[in-house]
Amino acid sequence: MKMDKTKKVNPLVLERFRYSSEQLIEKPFNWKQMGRLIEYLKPYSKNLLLKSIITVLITTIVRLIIPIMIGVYALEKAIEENRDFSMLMWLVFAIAVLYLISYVANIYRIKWSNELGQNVVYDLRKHIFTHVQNLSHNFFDQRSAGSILVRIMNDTNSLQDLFTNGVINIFMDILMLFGVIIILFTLSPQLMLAVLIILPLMFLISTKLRRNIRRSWQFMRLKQSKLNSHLNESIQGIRVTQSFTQEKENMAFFNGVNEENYEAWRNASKKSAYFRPLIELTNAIGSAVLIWYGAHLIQTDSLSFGKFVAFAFYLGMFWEPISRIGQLYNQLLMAMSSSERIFEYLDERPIVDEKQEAIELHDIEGRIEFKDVEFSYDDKRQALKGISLEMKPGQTIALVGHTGSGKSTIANLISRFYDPTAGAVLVDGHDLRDVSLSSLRHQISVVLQDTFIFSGTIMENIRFGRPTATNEEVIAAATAIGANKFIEKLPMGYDTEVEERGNILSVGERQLLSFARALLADPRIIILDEATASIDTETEVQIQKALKLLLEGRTSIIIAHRLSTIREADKIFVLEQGNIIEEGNHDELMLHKGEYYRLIEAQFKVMRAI
Ligand SMILES: Nc1ncnc2c1ncn2[C@@H]1O[C@H](COP(=O)(O)OP(=O)(O)OP(=O)(O)O)[C@@H](O)[C@H]1O
Repeated sequence: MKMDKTKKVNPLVLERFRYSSEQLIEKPFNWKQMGRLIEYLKPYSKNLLLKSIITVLITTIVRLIIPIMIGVYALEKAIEENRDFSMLMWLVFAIAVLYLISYVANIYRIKWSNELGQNVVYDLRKHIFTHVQNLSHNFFDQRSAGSILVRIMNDTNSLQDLFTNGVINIFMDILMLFGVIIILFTLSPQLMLAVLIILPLMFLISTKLRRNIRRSWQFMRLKQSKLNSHLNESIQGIRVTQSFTQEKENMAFFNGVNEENYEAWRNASKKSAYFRPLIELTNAIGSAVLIWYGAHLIQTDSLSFGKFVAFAFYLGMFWEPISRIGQLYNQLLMAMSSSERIFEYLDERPIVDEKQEAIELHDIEGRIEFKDVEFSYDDKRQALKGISLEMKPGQTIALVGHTGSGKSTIANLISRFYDPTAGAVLVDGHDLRDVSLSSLRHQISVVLQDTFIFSGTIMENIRFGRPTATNEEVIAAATAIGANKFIEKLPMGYDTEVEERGNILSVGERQLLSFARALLADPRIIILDEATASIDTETEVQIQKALKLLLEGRTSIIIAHRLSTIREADKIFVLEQGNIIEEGNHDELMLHKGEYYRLIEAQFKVMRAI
């Protein structure tokens, strides 16, 4: 197959894409971590785990007994020594029954151990998701959604094999290995020592070569995740790619990543191809030693033929657990890195913590105060530098200022997504650090510029504001806001399915939807990041009307971009580099002819120019 080479891609193009694919590396064995993982087995210790271990014991014991019955009893005692055919028939019958028992036990072993693995991974995934969902905003500021996704899905998946096969098989293998060694030495110590010659070779293959192969597959998976990330980003950003006519560059990069993936796959499969033949070769050497030396021992009457047959059976059973224990060891090292990453998330604590006896806020008035509030996201740059302000119940407050001046930060502190580094934020006189988070957030609705639309129907998306609302209440809220007009025109009305990013809805429609959502929640405080995108005049009028209704009687904090909204605000705070530099209503501030005056003048100039 002829393929484009990565070299052809312009290096600048390659630089454009950086994917932080997490390395699937191995970590040294760690008992503490293993202990934490084993905790997840505890709920199943009396049921699935116990049942799996019992089936493992049954299959192992049966497998250990059968060769003795064939070699020592059937061949040696019944045929060679006594020529007793009725004894032989009984033995054949007993062996058949034992095989049947082992067959049934094996079916249940596979069924129960699979169920065990699935259950443990289900619990683990649920645990991480619940935990991550309650973490504070700073956690999400520092990580991409993709990397969080990888931990919840891939890292838990990579533990699944350990819990499904590893844990159960280790019982079987250790038991089998000890049983087989004892039996082999009892049957013929000389023959046992002779065949042990191939043990080092076997060991080498099952650890070193296997590890090498597995690393190649890991590398391939890493390339595959890079390919996935690129595909994902390409599709998400397709509009930007097309509008900047970057399809060719994008394609070139894709070819590069695709080829890397192909090469990694070729390398891994080439190495894998050596594995089985090598194992077979080692087995063949073992068999040659067994037959050559075994025959010698039989000739010299040091070993009976029956025992020789039993020995051959057991020898087959000797390599199997050794090879599997080597594999499990590798699997454990892999699990160490996955579990380390999982536990790193699970050990993360929310920085905004709730006090044990947190006050429940009910029916608040909606008075908000900032007392000498300082705040920094990263302990390096101050986002707010000693802010003091008061918002009275029912007032509409506009926050204006240049980009990066701290407007969204003020909004974030009111919802207590972060705690101030100094000073205090109070709602109805309560320091937010003393109140329960859920009772506070029940009183607040945040309407963001870019409304997030969840996959589901329009009805479900509005109901997100208050999950207990009836269909009638949802429709009433949408009607009050004026969103019903566009909803009713949709093919299935309120039952129309919308996708994650709400692509079938226009910017204005999405805003109306988010207003309806907020109205349904009926909060005392509204935080609104006004959309900057310009929309047609008719929708604009509609939105202004909806906004008036939404803000009425509530304390409203608007990160305002539209002159009309700013004008109607009861109070305006002008921010600059984390400080409030002016406050008052529109007329007062215009008279003052300060920064606010200049901001408004600048906006007028832009509007006139348009
Ligand atoms: N999550 C974050 N981590 C680190 N720094 C942040 C974070 N969010 C904002 N900042 C920084 O804090 C400062 C204030 O940002 P903020 O988002 O409050 O500004 P803003 O006035 O709302 O700006 P805009 O109008 O552009 O939204 C800026 O310097 C910004 O770079």
